[in-house]
Amino acid sequence: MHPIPSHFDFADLSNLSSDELALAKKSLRQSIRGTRRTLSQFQQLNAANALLKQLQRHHWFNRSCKVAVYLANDGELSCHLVIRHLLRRGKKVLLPVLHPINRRQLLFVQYDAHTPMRFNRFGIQEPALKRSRIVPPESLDLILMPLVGFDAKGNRLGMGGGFYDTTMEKVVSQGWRRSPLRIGLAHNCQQVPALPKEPWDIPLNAVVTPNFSLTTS
Ligand SMILES: Nc1nc2c(c(=O)[nH]1)N(C=O)[C@@H](CNc1ccc(C(=O)N[C@@H](CCC(=O)O)C(=O)O)cc1)CN2
Ligand SMILES: Nc1ncnc2c1ncn2[C@@H]1O[C@H](COP(=O)(O)OP(=O)(O)OP(=O)(O)O)[C@@H](O)[C@H]1O
Repeated sequence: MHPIPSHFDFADLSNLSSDELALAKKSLRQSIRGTRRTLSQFQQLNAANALLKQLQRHHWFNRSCKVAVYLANDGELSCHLVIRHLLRRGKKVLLPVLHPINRRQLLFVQYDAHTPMRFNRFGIQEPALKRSRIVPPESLDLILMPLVGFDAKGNRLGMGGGFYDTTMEKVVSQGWRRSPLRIGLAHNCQQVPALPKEPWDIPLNAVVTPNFSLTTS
C-alpha cells in the first residue's frame, strides 16, 4: 500500500473506504503532532500568553464560571495561563479524567492548586478521582478542548480515542436546554486545508488559536 502523504488534502478523500479514511486520519495525526512537538519552550510560552489574550476578547469566555480545560501534553497549546487567570477570579476549573469503567468517556473533575494528581494510562496528569469533585458536563459553561487538527470549517481532529465526541454526544443529544459552549484550541500550525466530517463528530462552536478565533456556529 502507498503511504498517505502528510497534511493530505481531505477534500480529495470522498471516495475512500472507512478503513482507508481511518488510516489517513492516523497518518495526519502523526504528522501534525510531529510538527507541534518542534515548537520551542519559548514559542509555547508566547502561544500560551497570546491564547489568554485571544480568549479574553470573547464575552462567552469572560462570562463563563465553570470552565473545562486540559493540561497540555505532546506539544499541545498550553492552558496553564488560562487556568491561573480563571482560578484567580474564583471560577471553577475542571480537568478531563478518563472514566474508570466506560471506555471513551471523560469525567470532568474540579481542579485547583491543592488537588491531588495522578498519571492516567496515556501519561497525562489528571485529578485523582473523587466523587464529590465530579461536575456533570451538561452543567459546564464552556469546554476548551485540545485539537490535533482543524480546518476553516471548524471540523476537528482529536487524538483518535473518541473521548471528546463520546462525552459531548451525551450532552448534545439529551436535549439539555443550555449545553456548554465547545471551543477547540490549537496552534496555528495545526490548521489543515480540509478534514472529513464523520457521522459521530460533534461540531465545535469555535476554534481559538494564539492568533485568531474562528467562529463556526
Ligand atoms: N492534554 C490532553 N488531555 C486529555 C486529552 C488530550 O487530547 N489532551 N484527551 C483527549 O482525548 C483525553 C486523553 N486521550 C488520549 C487519547 C490518545 C492518546 C495517545 O497518546 N495515544 C497514543 C497511543 C495510545 C496508547 O498508548 O495506547 C498515540 O496516539 O500515540 C493520548 C490521550 C483526556 N485528556
Ligand atoms: N459518540 C460516539 N459513540 C461511539 N463511538 C464513537 C463516538 N464518537 C467517536 N466514536 C469512535 O471513536 C473512534 C475515534 O473517533 P475519531 O477518529 O473521530 O477521534 P477523534 O475525534 O480524533 O478523537 P476525540 O473525540 O477523542 O478527540 C472512532 O472509531 C469512532 O467510531
